Amino acid sequence: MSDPLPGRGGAEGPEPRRQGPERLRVDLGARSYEIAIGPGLIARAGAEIAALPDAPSRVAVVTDSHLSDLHLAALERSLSDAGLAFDAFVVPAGEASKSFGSFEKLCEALLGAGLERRTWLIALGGGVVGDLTGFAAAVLLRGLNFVQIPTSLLAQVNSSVGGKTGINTAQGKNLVGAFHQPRLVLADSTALSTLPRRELLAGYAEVAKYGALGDADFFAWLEEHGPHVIEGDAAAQIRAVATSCRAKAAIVAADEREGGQRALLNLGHTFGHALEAETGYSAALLHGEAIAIGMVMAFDLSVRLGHCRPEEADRLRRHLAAVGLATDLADLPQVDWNAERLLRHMRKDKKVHEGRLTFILARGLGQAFVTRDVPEAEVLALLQDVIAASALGRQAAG
Ligand SMILES: NC(=O)c1ccc[n+]([C@@H]2O[C@H](COP(=O)([O-])OP(=O)(O)OC[C@H]3O[C@@H](n4cnc5c(N)ncnc54)[C@H](O)[C@@H]3O)[C@@H](O)[C@H]2O)c1
Ligand SMILES: O=C(O)C(=O)C[C@@H](O)[C@H](O)[C@H](O)COP(=O)(O)O
Ligand SMILES: [Zn+2]
Repeated sequence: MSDPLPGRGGAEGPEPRRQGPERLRVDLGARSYEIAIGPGLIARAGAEIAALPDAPSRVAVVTDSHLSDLHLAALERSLSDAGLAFDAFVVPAGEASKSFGSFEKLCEALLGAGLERRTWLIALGGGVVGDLTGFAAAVLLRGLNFVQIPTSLLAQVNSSVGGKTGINTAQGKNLVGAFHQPRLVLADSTALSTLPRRELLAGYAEVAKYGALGDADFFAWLEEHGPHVIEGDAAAQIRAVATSCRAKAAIVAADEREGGQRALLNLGHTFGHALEAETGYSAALLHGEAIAIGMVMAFDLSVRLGHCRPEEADRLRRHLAAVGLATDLADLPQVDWNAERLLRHMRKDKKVHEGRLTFILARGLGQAFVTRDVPEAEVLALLQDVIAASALGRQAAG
């Protein structure tokens, strides 16, 4: 990842005067691309796409049933204004659309509409639409260009960048997919104004992740300004999105296919994906909500293994709770948690290596590391203790 383009501000120092969107670059050689962050980008998307060197004359927009009522019309207007022909495809909102069934329907619909190799796909939506559309782009006609227009906080700070695409299976989360980079990412900050608060909070968990895994100064900034991000302060949101994207782009540029350090971005995910599997990828537990709890578990495990001071884990838990995120299983609607079952889900994780689980642990806030040196008995003990504590918490609450 290069420095911000000349004249654009970073996360540090005084706020830059904003003349246009903040522009970052993901440096991946011939597959490099730009991330633009700022207001009004959906309304300018047509012009942004048309300005790319090998711009298409036709695009297919994929969105979900919430976004189709909120932001699709503005995108369609901008495509028309830029002279781009388009079709639109709407999938049901929610994690269930990251499934074989939805993927098949989407591919059939796209092919049925006369997709060609020169057609670009556009993902307008959250991480679900982005992951699903990106995967379709990776495999349809053996590979199409696609553009990410992320509309949830989670998608703007994370899923739209880095090229991980895919769907869930009965065996686990994101188990079928491909690395396929977008050609452009347009993160329109005004879109966040229609995002429900619960979704904003879930996305915030992935913002805090960047501080927790590698940037203690950003974490400290979030402790002060996180509430502004949640309350909808546009400047705070843009800064949080830009800092997150810069961190992710740097990691992806160094290790695109997760041979090593990219796994840091999985902080909280070994636990979190197991929690999502156990709740059936349903609205009972959103991805970001699972990751908030998963990060706390990863820090608690780090403390138990002697890597991290308890004060650091407490600080993470306090901050997530302060913005309104659940940090413990006891905070969730009742689920019949079972430690062995959670461990079985974790054994399906893509990071499993020669039968050993991989964890992202931490020496403190901003100091995460990747390790396979974690006895399963310790993980099981942690899960059993967390589940017992959540049962006690529930009893005490009556
Ligand atoms: N590819 C990656 O690197 C990566 C990274 C993180 C997460 N993910 C995946 O992303 C998914 C979660 O993404 P998500 O949290 O965006 O979920 P999502 O796509 O389901 O979006 C959340 C909800 O918010 C709605 N929504 C989105 N933008 C809106 C807006 N501007 N206004 C009103 N409503 C809006 C959606 O319709 C949906 O109901 C998970 O499947 C997760 O595994 C992928
Ligand atoms: O981009 C990455 O790399 C990440 O790990 C980002 C995660 O936040 C994201 O949830 C990702 O989809 C998880 O990937 P997986 O390989 O664990 O399925
Ligand atoms: Zn994630």
